[in-house]
Amino acid sequence: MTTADEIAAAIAPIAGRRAARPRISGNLASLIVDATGLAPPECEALERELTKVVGALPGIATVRIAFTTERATRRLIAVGSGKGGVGKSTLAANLAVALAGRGMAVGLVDADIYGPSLPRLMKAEGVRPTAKDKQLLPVATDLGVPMLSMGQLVAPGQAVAWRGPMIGSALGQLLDADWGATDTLIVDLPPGTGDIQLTMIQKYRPAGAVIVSTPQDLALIDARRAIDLFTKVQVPIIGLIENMAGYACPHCGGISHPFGSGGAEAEAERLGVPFLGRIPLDAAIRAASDAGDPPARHDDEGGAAFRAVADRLYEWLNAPG
Ligand SMILES: Nc1ncnc2c1ncn2[C@@H]1O[C@H](COP(=O)(O)OP(=O)(O)OP(=O)(O)O)[C@@H](O)[C@H]1O
Repeated sequence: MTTADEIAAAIAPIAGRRAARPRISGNLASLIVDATGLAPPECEALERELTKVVGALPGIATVRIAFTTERATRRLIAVGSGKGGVGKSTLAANLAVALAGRGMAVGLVDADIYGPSLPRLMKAEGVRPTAKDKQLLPVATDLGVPMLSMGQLVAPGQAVAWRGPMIGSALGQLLDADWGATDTLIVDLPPGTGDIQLTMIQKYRPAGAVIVSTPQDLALIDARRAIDLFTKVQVPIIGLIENMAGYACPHCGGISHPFGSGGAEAEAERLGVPFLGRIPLDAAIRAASDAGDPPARHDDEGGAAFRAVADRLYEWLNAPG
């Protein structure tokens, strides 16, 4: 009969410190092996070799091997909105850039199948991600934020006809990519509050959600729906951001309020969710965004507004407990 110590000695040259102490039950030997960092083919080779070596020991008829991996605890922060065009992608990109500017290891996932716009916002248009052992490698950007977008996986417009399971598996590829040291992923969700959003949120549970709205009533009704969607599945609402607030006329400097004023802050108070701040409606924000130059990097009013909102998110992410 072989003892557990003898099995441990036999596998030490193969598995090293990866193997826990073996267990024997009758003629069954059970091994637990840490596969962290091993690619699937390396894992298979290790399994074959361990089975051969241990199976050849006296009195062992069956070898059972369980692989474990130390899963990185990566937080997902969802950026959602009740309706399209309110600046959700703009916020997602700028929040990620501002958090990276504060030293966080943050990545960006564009799950917006209807209009993936993050590649343009992050100057990564037309760059296709590569894969290693069937795992996607995020695209590096000049902004210190690696990213992956549905728009990098499929031709424009193609994914719109997808059904839930296809979307789920595509999103899984983005989220389970080789994110390396990235510990926080900002996820730009599709606009709206339909089944797709619900499935995504349930399957890849975010640590918290940021909701973007314009100050106008209609957008706020939709924002309320978005908040309900997250609350229904107990995802904490980090807060509401008002985008496209007061418009500063580039000619006379006067402030006007094309989408109303203060609506989101009042709504946040009514709903009992934090108000994270407002971003002005500013032609310079649109121009910089279109040029793949996130305004959060700029030392102007728009940049300061994005950084102030990102600071609130930073506080939430780094709050003790
Ligand atoms: N504060 C702002 N000032 C000026 N333009 C803005 C501002 N926020 C966003 N925009 C512009 O509005 C347009 C829509 O923004 P964005 O793509 O971020 O919206 P969205 O909510 O993600 O839309 P969708 O999800 O429907 O694609 C873009 O052209 C963007 O540059």
